[in-house]
Order: sequence, then structure tokens, then C-alpha cells
Amino acid sequence: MTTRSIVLITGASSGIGATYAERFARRGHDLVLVARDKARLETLAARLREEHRVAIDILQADLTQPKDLAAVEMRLRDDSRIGILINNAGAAHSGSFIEQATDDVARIVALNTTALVRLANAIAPRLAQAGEGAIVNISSVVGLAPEFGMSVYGATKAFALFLSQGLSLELSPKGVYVQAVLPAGTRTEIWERAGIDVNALPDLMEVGELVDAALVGFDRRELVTIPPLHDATCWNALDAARLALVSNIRQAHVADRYRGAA
Ligand SMILES: NC(=O)C1=CN([C@@H]2O[C@H](COP(=O)(O)OP(=O)(O)OC[C@H]3O[C@@H](n4cnc5c(N)ncnc54)[C@H](OP(=O)(O)O)[C@@H]3O)[C@@H](O)[C@H]2O)C=CC1
Ligand SMILES: CC(=O)[C@H](N)C(=O)O
Repeated sequence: MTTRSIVLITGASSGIGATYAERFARRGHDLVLVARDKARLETLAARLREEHRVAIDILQADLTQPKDLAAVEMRLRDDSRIGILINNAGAAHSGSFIEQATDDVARIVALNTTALVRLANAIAPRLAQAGEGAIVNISSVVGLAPEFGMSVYGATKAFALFLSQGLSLELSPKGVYVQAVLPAGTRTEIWERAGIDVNALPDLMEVGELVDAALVGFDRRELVTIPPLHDATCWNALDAARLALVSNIRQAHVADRYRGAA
């Protein structure tokens, strides 16, 4: 199913999502493209149909709106031809936590986490039942490091990474592949949308280079793909340190350093 199944891509109207759409169309996959900007989706779809002779459906949806999100969930649940979900739609915002308005914080969390997990939850049972398929969650290196200074955005991206790791443990024995992709700064509209001057940022990766690398990881069935990480042993060391910490947790009693007078 995954070789030529339909690919549903969220946030497909620009940037990383639009590039995934182009790459999967080039591979001969039919597509379902999701975003708010219907005109942009239609323009992209027309070009990809013409260039690659694939069938493309458009779902206009604001994934922070429960009704729109439910429609995409229903499509993922009911359309057994969809075998790959690219959970890509996301947004960032500028400023420190105390400068960010509560509603803006909630909107970023709703889009980057709630929509992501609801869509994964909508498709996962069907893929597990079929014994094949893939869920790709677009995280970020910002999710590895609070030091980048984007606490809420980074937390949502840490969520995407953790969720992918957990789902991989649950779903890979059932034949479902789960991938977390962690880009670093990539030249897309996300910066401008977040009120950050892209021209002030040095050394951004071009979006085609990013997505092509993510697809190398996808084809290798890698769980965590970090295209801008040059020494892969750094990730392996981090993961090994995490597992060593977990093996040192003794649930029944506190550690000696917490024993003392109450
Ligand atoms: N560019 C970068 O440096 C990095 C990006 N990422 C992640 O990559 C993903 C894609 O971002 P990128 O391509 O860079 O940015 P873009 O801003 O170019 O793309 C974001 C996409 O998400 C869609 N989107 C935004 N808000 C909503 C919404 N409420 N409902 C539905 N769709 C929405 C946009 O479409 P529309 O406006 O039409 O709805 C657009 O298609 C994000 O998850 C981002 O966090 C991760 C690391 C680095
Ligand atoms: C806005 C950002 O910080 C960027 N998208 C990233 O995740 O690196």
C-alpha cells in the first residue's frame, strides 16, 4: 500500500508541505492536500496534475478549528486508499513567553500538537489493521533545546518527537512506519508569518534539500531524521543517555540525596 498509496499532506500550500507534495507526486502518488489557502492549493494541484499525471484532492481546513479538523480526521478514517500521513502544518511565533498573547500561545499549541495528534489518531487504527502505512511528523531541532529561546514552539516540537517515538514503539510491530523529521532553520514562509525577518537569519537550508534528505530517511525507515545534524553519533549518544537514565529509575523509594529531616 505505501508504495503507491495516497499521501495526505497538511500544510501543503507552501514551504515544506508543498515540497513534500511535489516529491510524492514525482514518485507517482496521488495526493490529498490540506491547508487554509484554497487558491494556493488549487494552483499547486493544477501544476502537479499537469506535470506528474497524478490525482489530487484538496481539503480546505483551518486545523485549529474543531469542525475543519474533524473533516480531515474523517477523511483519514474513512478513505482506505490513504496510506501515508505527512503531519506537517505548523506555525511559530516571535517574542518571549511573557510577550506572547495567551490566545496566540493556544493557537500554536492547537495547530502544532492537538491537530497533529488527532490526525495521527484518526489514521493509526486503520493502518494498524492493514498492517502497513506511514505517519510522518514534522518536529524541529528547536524541540531538542530550550536554549533556542522559543519555549512554546519548542515544546510543541518536543511533543511531536516524543509522540513519534512512542507511536513507533506501538505501531512498528503492526507494520506501520512512524518518522519524526527535525529540520533546523529552513527557508520558508514560517519566519515571515511569525514576524521574524528571514533576511536577518544566516545560513538557512533550502527547502528542497531539506525534504529530499527527509525522504532519504523515510526510504530507510529511520525513526528520527535530522537532516542538518552532521554527526549522527550525537543523536545516538543522546538516546543512549536517555535510556541509561530510565534504567536508573527505582520507583519504590526516593534517591539517597532526598533523604533527610522532614
Ligand atoms: N522552516 C523552518 O525553519 C522549519 C520548519 N519546521 C516545521 O515545518 C512545518 C512546515 O513549516 P514551513 O514549511 O517551514 O512553513 P510555512 O509557513 O511555509 O508552511 C506552513 C503550512 O502550514 C499551513 N498552516 C498554517 N496554519 C494552519 C492552520 N491553522 N490550519 C491549516 N494549515 C495551516 C500553511 O498553509 P495556510 O496558510 O494555507 O493554511 C502552510 O501550508 C511546520 O510544522 C514547522 O514547524 C520545523 C523546523 C524548521
Ligand atoms: C521558526 C523556527 O524556529 C523554525 N521553524 C524551526 O523550527 O527551526
